Amino acid sequence: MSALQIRHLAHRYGNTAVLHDVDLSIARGEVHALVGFNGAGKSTLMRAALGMIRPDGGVVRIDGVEVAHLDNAGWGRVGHLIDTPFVYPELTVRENLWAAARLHGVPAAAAGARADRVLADLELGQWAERRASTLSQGNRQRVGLGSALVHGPRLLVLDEPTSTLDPAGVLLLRELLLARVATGAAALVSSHHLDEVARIAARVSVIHDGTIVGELDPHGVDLERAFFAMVHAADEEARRVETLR
Ligand SMILES: Nc1ncnc2c1ncn2[C@@H]1O[C@H](COP(=O)(O)OP(=O)(O)OP(=O)(O)O)[C@@H](O)[C@H]1O
Repeated sequence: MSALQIRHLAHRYGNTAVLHDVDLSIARGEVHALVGFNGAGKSTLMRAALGMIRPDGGVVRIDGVEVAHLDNAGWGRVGHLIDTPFVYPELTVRENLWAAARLHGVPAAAAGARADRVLADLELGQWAERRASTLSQGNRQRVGLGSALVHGPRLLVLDEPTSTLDPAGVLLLRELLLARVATGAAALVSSHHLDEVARIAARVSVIHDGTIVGELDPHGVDLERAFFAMVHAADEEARRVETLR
């Protein structure tokens, strides 16, 4: 059974269709990357996968359970970061991580140790007692990632997690993700950085105009060229179908 299974997902914003018949399976023990241009539909797909928006069609299952029916324990096994990292501005970094652990069901007796572990893992120690509102953007992103990881989730959904990280942060996140999936967790990660994706992902799905148009080989020689060839072929096919109408 997949950690995350998406079948025939469709969504419109008003009159604009942004996801068309999307199928995606995220297996345990691997990072699955989602790449595509700005506006391709990555965040919308992830929001629908996490039940943040109700799609117009299709079904999403986490550990075999439809998201609408997932209970607190089920959500406690999920960690996510979508768009701006969620932090409580008035709380310190350590308090934010502690709160995230508690909100994901970690018992009070264990939450402090979990927060400390994440402070070390993401090299946030020197900022531990700083209010989150005073952090730089990249460190806020680290706190958001820490909040997604602190409870030891079995499924991670991360939307452009490296967008504001410095190279040291990118490296730390890569190591953390690979360590997590080595324990059998699953991760869906969107990115614009094909070279970064190639280092962590076992599978790379390409989304274009709201459709999954294919998979790239992360070990392939020229990922960028393969990416552009794939989206170009999808555009050509769309034009061909349009002229037949
Ligand atoms: N709340 C909304 N209302 C209307 N349209 C929206 C809304 N959110 C997203 N869209 C549109 O849906 C399409 C897909 O957006 P989405 O944010 O999913 O793309 P993305 O692949 O995540 O892009 P990016 O790489 O820029 O983050 C875009 O055309 C976007 O303008």
